[in-house]
Amino acid sequence: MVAEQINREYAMTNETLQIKKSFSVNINGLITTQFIQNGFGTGLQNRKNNALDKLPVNIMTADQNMILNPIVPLPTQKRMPNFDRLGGQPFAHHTSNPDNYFGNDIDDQMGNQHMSYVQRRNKSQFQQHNANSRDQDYGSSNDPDIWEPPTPPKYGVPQPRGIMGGGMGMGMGGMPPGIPQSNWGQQPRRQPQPQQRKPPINSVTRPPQGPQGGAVAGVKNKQNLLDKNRNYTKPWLSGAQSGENQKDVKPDQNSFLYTMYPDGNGPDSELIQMLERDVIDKNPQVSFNDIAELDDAKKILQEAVLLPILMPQYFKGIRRPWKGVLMFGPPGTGKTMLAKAVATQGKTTFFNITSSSISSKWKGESEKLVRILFEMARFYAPTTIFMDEIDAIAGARGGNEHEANRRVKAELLIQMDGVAVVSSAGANENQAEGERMKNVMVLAATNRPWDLDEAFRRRLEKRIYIPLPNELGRKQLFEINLKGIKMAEDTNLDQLVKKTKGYSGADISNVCRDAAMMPMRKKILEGKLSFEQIASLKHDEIDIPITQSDFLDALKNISKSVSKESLDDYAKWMAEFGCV
Ligand SMILES: Nc1ncnc2c1ncn2[C@@H]1O[C@H](COP(=O)(O)OP(=O)(O)OP(=O)(O)O)[C@@H](O)[C@H]1O
Repeated sequence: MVAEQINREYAMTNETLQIKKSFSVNINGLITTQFIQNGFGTGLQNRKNNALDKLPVNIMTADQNMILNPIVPLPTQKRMPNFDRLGGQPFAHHTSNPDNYFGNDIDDQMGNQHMSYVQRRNKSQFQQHNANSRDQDYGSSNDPDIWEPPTPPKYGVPQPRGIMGGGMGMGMGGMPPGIPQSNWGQQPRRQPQPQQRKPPINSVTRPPQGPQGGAVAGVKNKQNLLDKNRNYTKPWLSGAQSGENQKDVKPDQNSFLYTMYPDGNGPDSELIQMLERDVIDKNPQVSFNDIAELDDAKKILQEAVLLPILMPQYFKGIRRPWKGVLMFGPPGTGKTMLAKAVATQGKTTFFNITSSSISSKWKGESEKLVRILFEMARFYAPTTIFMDEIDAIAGARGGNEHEANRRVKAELLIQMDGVAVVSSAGANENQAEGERMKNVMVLAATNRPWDLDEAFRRRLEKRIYIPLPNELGRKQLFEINLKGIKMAEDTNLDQLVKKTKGYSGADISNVCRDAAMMPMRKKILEGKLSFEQIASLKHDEIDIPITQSDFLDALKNISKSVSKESLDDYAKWMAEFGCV
């Protein structure tokens, strides 16, 4: 029955092609006739005879194959894009493979010859376009669908500072003490080819690699690398915090990069450098006293995040630390400040992660980046990992989502699970200090909690609402913002507090800033002084006390930024998913 249908379809196709031939001979006649006359058709004819008998339904129209001459057999290997998904052989081609659209080289001794000039040009342009965009996005040797795992150090056993835990991929056991347990030991599915990859902007060009992949560069290169890459002072690397002379301290000795790669150079050094540069803040310097009100949130964070860092022996078993804490609420209410205050008070290293820091130019490497990031967090432990706007990283997973995004999320979920395991594993009195060193806490913030993927919501076990400031909070916000600012006697903060109902902390900061500029603005508006003259005024001349009318003017300029409707949405979400 099926065979009959195939035969019928084949006959019909042949007939159509015969008709087309009468047209196509005029266009392609020269090439095809010559081609067959030269005997090139013979093998192909055999191939037709052999292949078509065995062939599954794989007959394509002339347009799809771009073959206009019916004498020439239909290319058995050319398939419509995604054909393989329908039950053919395993799908091996990326959908952007031009062969799927333009025919592969069927074997290219004939494929291209049967294309018109326009078809050949299109194929070539398409290939070029694909190559260019792939290079732009991933570097010339990277396939976005094939992730490189972190590359193990090539310099023997690193000397980690207090790393005991490992990535989840390896579990907890099996590695000698002192070696970071992680996915780093896994066999890479694809070896990185650093020589072919384009270095990202601002990155350091690697020195020539030795036969084992190790850098040939010596101490001099190491210093150059440092100089080029860290052209600004990092207090936490230079020992400024401990009051040591900056010049006497070699920053490389303490960093994760130089622990993994003693000369600062290795397959993942660019990723690590980027993380050290853009993500780590060892000295956030925000105190809880700088934050107005939010007493409930402060208490919860102290209990959920700070105490497990300070007394890990207590937080074990059923009292294990929370896997993560989510702060949600309107924008500008102090979520980031709270996270920084936690890090400051707990004397932890602060990792500030946004969706852009684990995507953008590192497209194609984000999954590995996440893994390295958590390795670094353990290295610099105790660490607070703060994921700002987590909805952008961990939004609900959908059918249309890119494979790369799904993998990043999966890796994040695995790592978040690992954090809780490492933090709570086997703590006892004697291990207290070691446990403290290992502690990594995950804090997240969002303005759109309803967009969060359920799996992330589950792992962010504490979910705290950070609301707009109430009267007391607004008064404290004015006081904090106006610290050290000269105020006229007529200023009435209570009136301002009433007038700023519905304003966020960030809105109130803006009001104070605007009011503080009013005296200078007035001078400009008076028109008596030019900009140059104003710029040359002494500080005392322009540092005029702010009056109540300055504040009222500022309030006219700055409206509240949060809508009533969104407040209702937060309240609803809190009622449904809140957990304090
Ligand atoms: N409770 C607060 N106490 C003191 N300052 C605050 C407070 N809330 C907001 N601010 C002010 O608003 C600014 C923004 O705060 P922050 O970045 O912490 O808000 P956020 O909630 O993280 O905002 P977003 O959700 O948009 O990231 C701060 O720099 C600070 O000036």
